[in-house]
Amino acid sequence: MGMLVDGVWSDAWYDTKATKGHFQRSASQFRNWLTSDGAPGPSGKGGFKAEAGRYHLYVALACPWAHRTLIFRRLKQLEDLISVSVVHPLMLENGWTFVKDDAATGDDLFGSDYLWQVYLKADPHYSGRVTVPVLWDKQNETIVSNESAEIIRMFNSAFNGLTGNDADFYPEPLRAEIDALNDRIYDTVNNGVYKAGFATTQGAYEEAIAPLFETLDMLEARLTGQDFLFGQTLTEADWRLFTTLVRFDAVYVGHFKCNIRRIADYPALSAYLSRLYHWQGVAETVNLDHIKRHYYGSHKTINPTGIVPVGPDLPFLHQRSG
Ligand SMILES: N[C@@H](CCC(=O)N[C@@H](CS)C(=O)NCC(=O)O)C(=O)O
Repeated sequence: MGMLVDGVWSDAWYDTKATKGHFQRSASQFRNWLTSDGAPGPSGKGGFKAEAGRYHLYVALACPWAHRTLIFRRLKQLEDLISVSVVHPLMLENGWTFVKDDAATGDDLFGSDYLWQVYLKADPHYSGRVTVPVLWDKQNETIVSNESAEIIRMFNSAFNGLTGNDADFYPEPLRAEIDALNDRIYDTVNNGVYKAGFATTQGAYEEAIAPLFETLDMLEARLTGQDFLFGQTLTEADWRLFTTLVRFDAVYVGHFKCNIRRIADYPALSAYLSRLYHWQGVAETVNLDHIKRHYYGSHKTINPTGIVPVGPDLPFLHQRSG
């Protein structure tokens, strides 16, 4: 774990001293948008037109944020248009690396050793965290975006003209409600598990746990009697929640101490998780081996031995929910 400071890599764990034990996620810095015609999007510069073969995704199969982008790449049939490199699951003193391993591909574009080298190609003076996912533009040799919430919105529509796939996971009439629900789920669940897991004081940990389980309880009630967060309409809000739920019992319950209840203890959330996991093409984007090895093996301040638990047996792997 480390970060770049003015283009120089330095190995440093998250500094929680200044924030009294609270983990604070820093904002992503590359915020351009890929659009159907190359027009500028809501932020950043224009010039990133959706074209087959032009863009490359760097992901970790362990990472819930990168996982969103892989799901959208699959659901929107972008696999032949956007190539992918997968980092090694262990993120230690060099950050994400391109050591090749089972399902870790190496850097197919540049043969780099470390992900920070890719960041430096885009900005030799970059200062900040070196995170996945990264959407790379092979033509301009730069990073289009390293913000997963925005990459999935680009994938949702920018390539429709090329693929003919017009499935819409961010439908206009629901946008305000999707945004509002996303905000709560992001703060208390997606990022909530990290706030609990990376807290370095009892108080900061407990502050994250209460709202996390309040939201899970709310979601359990909401999903009782309906298939998706917005009734019968499958939206990006479901996929954003899914990538946290699919990791929850395997890593967040134990490693991040989010153990008031497991997802397996919530009947509606369990059925929902199973429904999404068995959605066509989605199970292939889930790699529980990388997920478990990453969390238990990379965070030495939390799990110094790096031992990866063998269990649990996860019901959604076996049960298919209607
Ligand atoms: N806001 C970013 C967050 C991405 C993120 O934090 N990814 C983690 C992996 S799960 C990462 O690469 N962390 C490396 C670090 O913080 O040094 C997004 O959603 O795209």
